[in-house]
Amino acid sequence: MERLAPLSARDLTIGHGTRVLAQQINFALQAHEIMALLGPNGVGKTTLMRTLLGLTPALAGAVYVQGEDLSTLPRRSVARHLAHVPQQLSTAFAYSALDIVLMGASSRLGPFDRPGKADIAAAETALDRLGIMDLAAQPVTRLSGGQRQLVLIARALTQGARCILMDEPTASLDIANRRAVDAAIRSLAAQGTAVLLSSHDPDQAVALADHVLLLGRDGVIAQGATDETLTAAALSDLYGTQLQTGTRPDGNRYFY
Ligand SMILES: Nc1ncnc2c1ncn2[C@@H]1O[C@H](COP(=O)(O)OP(=O)(O)OP(=O)(O)O)[C@@H](O)[C@H]1O
Repeated sequence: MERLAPLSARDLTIGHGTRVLAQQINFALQAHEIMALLGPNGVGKTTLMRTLLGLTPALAGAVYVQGEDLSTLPRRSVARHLAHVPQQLSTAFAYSALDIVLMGASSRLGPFDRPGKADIAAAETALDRLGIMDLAAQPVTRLSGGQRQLVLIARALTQGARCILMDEPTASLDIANRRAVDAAIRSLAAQGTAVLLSSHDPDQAVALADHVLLLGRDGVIAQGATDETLTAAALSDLYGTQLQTGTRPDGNRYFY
């Protein structure tokens, strides 16, 4: 059952070359679930995401995508299952925002196919959902960091993958855009997408995530249901600073 999850890891070791960052990572992310990955700077959150995407080699263990071993899957097939929102959009070319978002549709197209009307409509829907339709024709090289981030999220929405991995998706966004992205994440999960996001904001994890995975300097220090796992004690241990928790008027906990 676990292996048929949109994304799972079994005894995974992550790192670079001979440098191990974390070992024995095990989880299964199911459809409709949101899992937040938290940990101090430099512990390996991005490395874990890249390993789960097959962009950085696993040092040991395995990643399964819908029950299939990631290392045996062709790249195109990975792109049909997993969408990636990296921390930054790196392109030297002045593609329009719509062009970048349309690249999300390319995982469904053959090598010589051009995007059709339905693909353009899907891209426009994604831009609209994130409130950035007015950026469609803008060259991405002229957009702000936050605007580029929204374009990357729209690209991932257009991909229509069953699982989306987002590396600090709201880090550079203002409060209104952050809300728009949080709402898009919730509605993706409600529609069945499995979401893994990394965040430096425990309050965001409380508000969004069903599960959390806490990655510390010596690997995974805790994981499980957010309510039980994301405690002031666990976060104090994780970040090496004393944190406390309170309750917001909406009932959600927050940390300070
Ligand atoms: N391509 C690479 N080759 C070698 N080491 C790398 C490479 N990429 C990252 N590292 C190192 O691996 C460690 C983990 O980096 P990573 O970016 O995964 O951390 P992170 O938890 O995402 O950090 P942050 O919260 O600051 O974004 C760091 O020490 C980093 O310098």
